[in-house]
Amino acid sequence: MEHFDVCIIGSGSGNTIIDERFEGKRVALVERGVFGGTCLNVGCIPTKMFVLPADLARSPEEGGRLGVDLRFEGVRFEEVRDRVFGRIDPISSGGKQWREQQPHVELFTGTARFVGIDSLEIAIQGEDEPYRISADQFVIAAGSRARFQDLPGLNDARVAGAVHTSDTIMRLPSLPKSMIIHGGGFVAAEFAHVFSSYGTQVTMINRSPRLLRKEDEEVSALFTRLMGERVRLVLNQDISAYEANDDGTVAVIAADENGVEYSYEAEVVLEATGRIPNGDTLNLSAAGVEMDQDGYVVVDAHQRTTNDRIWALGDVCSHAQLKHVANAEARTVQHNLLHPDDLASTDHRFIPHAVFSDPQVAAVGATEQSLREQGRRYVTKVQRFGDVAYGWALEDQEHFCKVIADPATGQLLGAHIVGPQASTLLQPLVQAMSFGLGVREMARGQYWIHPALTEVIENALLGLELDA
Ligand SMILES: Cc1cc2nc3c(=O)[nH]c(=O)nc-3n(C[C@H](O)[C@H](O)[C@H](O)COP(=O)(O)OP(=O)(O)OC[C@H]3O[C@@H](n4cnc5c(N)ncnc54)[C@H](O)[C@@H]3O)c2cc1C
Ligand SMILES: NC(=O)c1ccc[n+]([C@@H]2O[C@H](COP(=O)([O-])OP(=O)(O)OC[C@H]3O[C@@H](n4cnc5c(N)ncnc54)[C@H](O)[C@@H]3O)[C@@H](O)[C@H]2O)c1
Repeated sequence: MEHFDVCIIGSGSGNTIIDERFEGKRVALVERGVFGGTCLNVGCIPTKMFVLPADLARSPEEGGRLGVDLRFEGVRFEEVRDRVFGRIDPISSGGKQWREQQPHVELFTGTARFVGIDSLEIAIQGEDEPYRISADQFVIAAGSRARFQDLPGLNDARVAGAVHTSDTIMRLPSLPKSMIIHGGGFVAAEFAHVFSSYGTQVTMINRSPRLLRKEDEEVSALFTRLMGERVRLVLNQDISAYEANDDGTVAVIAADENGVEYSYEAEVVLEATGRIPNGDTLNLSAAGVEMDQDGYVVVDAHQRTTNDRIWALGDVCSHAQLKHVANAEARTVQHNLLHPDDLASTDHRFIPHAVFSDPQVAAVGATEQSLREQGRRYVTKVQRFGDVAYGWALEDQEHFCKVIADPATGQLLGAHIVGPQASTLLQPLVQAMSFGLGVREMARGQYWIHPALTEVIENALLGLELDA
């Protein structure tokens, strides 16, 4: 059995661990799919490259409000798709070639599973017999996969090519005339924006009454209303069966809370009901690695699993399922592999997220509803974009920033933004929370460029009514 110093399962964030400091070690990297993982190949990067053309496609609507006449003449979908993947695919294959030529790294293209506390079996593509390796230390960076519900007809419709996940929807041969999106979370919100802007008739079917329901309730309510003006929004219904039609389209049956059934048809369905961490595919019990009740690998603050020679990072262990979290955890694991006597921890206190839809949504920290549930005292200020100078230029009617603070300490507890540039506007608030900057000091201890949209943040902070 070949022995390594370190074995990393998964070439997404796991691949970032191997830098020049590992040149004196023998490193095995195992990847069963496309090199580079979710973010590069089917996640953050291509989706945002699809979102920007969608934002542009909506500019005639914006322009019209501001007195500029623009005409939308269509999106050249095949050209967008080929441009995006023409850029990304070579980065993936180049990254793979780079690793393959490194003398201290052995890249295995196959599927790993544990067979002991320090050994793996790798089913290598194209080979009959699995390969076995052992290592002093392992890193589980195996990510997550899109969920498929176990529903009648789903498999047949999937085989017929009518049901997709985020893995395949961006590589469709042409722009579909119609699409059903199942779910109301991040993936659903972003692709509803993309495809409806490109010209596809989108129907969103969501079992709960609001889209982005984990967001602050006012943000979620506004987002749901605005998205409902752009797509056919079916709320409080869930899909119970699929049927592939002879003409290649698909029919879905959805039922409401009273069991009344409705039927919807489209050229394609996008399943967007969450992602399952991949720990369940790794035979972790053989290695003494535990998972929690939701299927995430259990780790301590140092990213160490219940086997102290095995580390984990990213979607396989992190409920946040975000790339910046996976990257931070990869840095922790990297440090801990190199400095076993001086272990680092990952700071999970203030994890921001953004949904790149239209409107954009971005948030960090507590929601009002979570603070109410905790019975915690807080003050809040909702600052409308339309009430600052740049918001006048935008003729903004709807969007806002909500900040939530502890009235006694003046520390921010949460921030929620829905509107243009939300993902960028949020960052100073993340910084304030991370470094313990009080809202008064933050608002008045620096200049805010006038009349930039950041004045939304300044005014939100100034509007908080603190105890003293
Ligand atoms: C459509 C979409 C858009 C997203 N957009 C954003 C965004 O804008 N911002 C953001 O922060 N996050 C976004 N995310 C989430 C982000 O992509 C993930 O959180 C991140 O990529 C997880 O990284 P990871 O290293 O944990 O896993 P991955 O990058 O998924 O890497 C895991 C790798 O392990 C491999 N693997 C799994 N099992 C095995 C095995 N048994 N043997 C060998 N190899 C195996 C997989 O093939 C995969 O390549 C998005 C996700 C999706 C799906
Ligand atoms: N901009 C970003 O950062 C970004 C973008 C896309 C994806 N992601 C990551 O990928 C993850 C997966 O995205 P997602 O949108 O698939 O998941 P999600 O958890 O955001 O949303 C899942 C949706 O499916 C619904 N749902 C769950 N189970 C269901 C069931 N059994 N039947 C019907 N509906 C059900 C939920 O109510 C929710 O509306 C996200 O958690 C996020 O961390 C991030």
